[in-house]
Formats: sequence, structure tokens, C-alpha cells
Amino acid sequence: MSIELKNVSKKYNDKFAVKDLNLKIEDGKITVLIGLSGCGKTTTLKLLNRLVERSEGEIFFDGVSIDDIDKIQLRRGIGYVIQEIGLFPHYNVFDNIVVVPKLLGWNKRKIKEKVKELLELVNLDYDSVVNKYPLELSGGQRQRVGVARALAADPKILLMDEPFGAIDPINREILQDVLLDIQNK
Ligand SMILES: Nc1ncnc2c1ncn2[C@@H]1O[C@H](COP(=O)(O)OP(=O)(O)OP(=O)(O)O)[C@@H](O)[C@H]1O
Repeated sequence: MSIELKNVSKKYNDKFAVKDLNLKIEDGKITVLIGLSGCGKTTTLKLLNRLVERSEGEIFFDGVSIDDIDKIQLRRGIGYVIQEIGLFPHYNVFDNIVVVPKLLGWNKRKIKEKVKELLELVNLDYDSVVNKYPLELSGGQRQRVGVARALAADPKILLMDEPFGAIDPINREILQDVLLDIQNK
């Protein structure tokens, strides 16, 4: 799915967090936003899943204006992975991953197959982790579960906000390779 931002701005209390951003992201591409702390990277991602509403400009998904897409449908079609937080602490791994598929009314067999497929994709052993709670996992394992959850409903778009920032360099590199693998698949 392609994404286009045209002259997009976001102001908080009259101060620009994002100013006049023009960006075209083609279908199937990995695009990376790089910039100094506070330059508006997180805000830009949140503008795309409408956790934040823009002040000016236009955003299109496959040429369709974001205003013409139902907010809930939009969010369900976009995976979102953030640093550290994000998993529900009182849900085990299985229940964390299946939140959206359950909302979408998938049947139990399809859901279980999906969880198996996703955990395999992020190199986690189903039987060892599926009943564990986030606190019982290592940081790297938690981030993998976060990626698996973001991919659970087969989203066309995956937004990642420094998802591996808090992970040691060795695991970070492994996870980056996992992601490229996922992208290829
Ligand atoms: N909810 C908010 N209310 C007011 N100002 C905000 C809010 N969220 C972000 N800002 C401001 O908007 C600007 C951009 O913030 P943003 O989080 O998008 O930056 P970033 O590039 O992701 O930074 P970092 O790399 O440090 O995560 C900053 O000046 C920040 O203080």
C-alpha cells in the first residue's frame, strides 16, 4: 500500500511538531525516518494511524484520503510497534498477539495457526513462550512478541518507532535481520 503526505503539519499549542512534510512511500518499501530528538518522527507515525490528528495538509493511502477511511478500520490495517511498552502485562503471549484477530472474529483454529506462524517468523518457540507473561520474557523476546502482535491481522502497513532501541546490539542486529526476512516473505 502506498502512503503519501502532502504539506502535512502538526502543531501543539501553536508550536510545530511537524512542519510542511511532503513524503511519498511506495508499496512494498521500507522507509526510515532519521532525525534529531524532537524533530517529529513519532508525531509523523502517529499522524498515519490517527493517534494524532494533523493540523494541515493531506494524507493518502493508495490515493484515498485518510479522512475517507474509518478510523478503526485504518488502525486495524496498520501494525504499530513501539519501544518497551505496548504489550498488555496481564495477558500472556498468546492473548497479547490475538487481540485484533479476535476483534475481527477469526475462528479459534485460524487464530492458533496464525500465532504459531508468527512466533516462528520472529524466531520464538511456541511451546516455550506462548503461556508466559511479558514480565517473564527477556527484552528481546518481548520486542519479538510486539512485532508478532503488530503483524497478527496481516496489516498492509507496519509502523515501527525505535522498536529495538532498548535492546543490546547483538539482539538488535538479529531482530533487524528477522524484519528484513519478514519483509521478503
Ligand atoms: N502531546 C504533545 N503535546 C505537546 N507537544 C508535544 C506532544 N508530543 C510531542 N510534542 C512535541 O513535538 C515535538 C516532536 O516530538 P516527537 O515525539 O514527534 O519527536 P521525535 O522526533 O520522535 O523525538 P525522539 O527522537 O526524541 O523520540 C517535540 O518538540 C515534542 O516536545
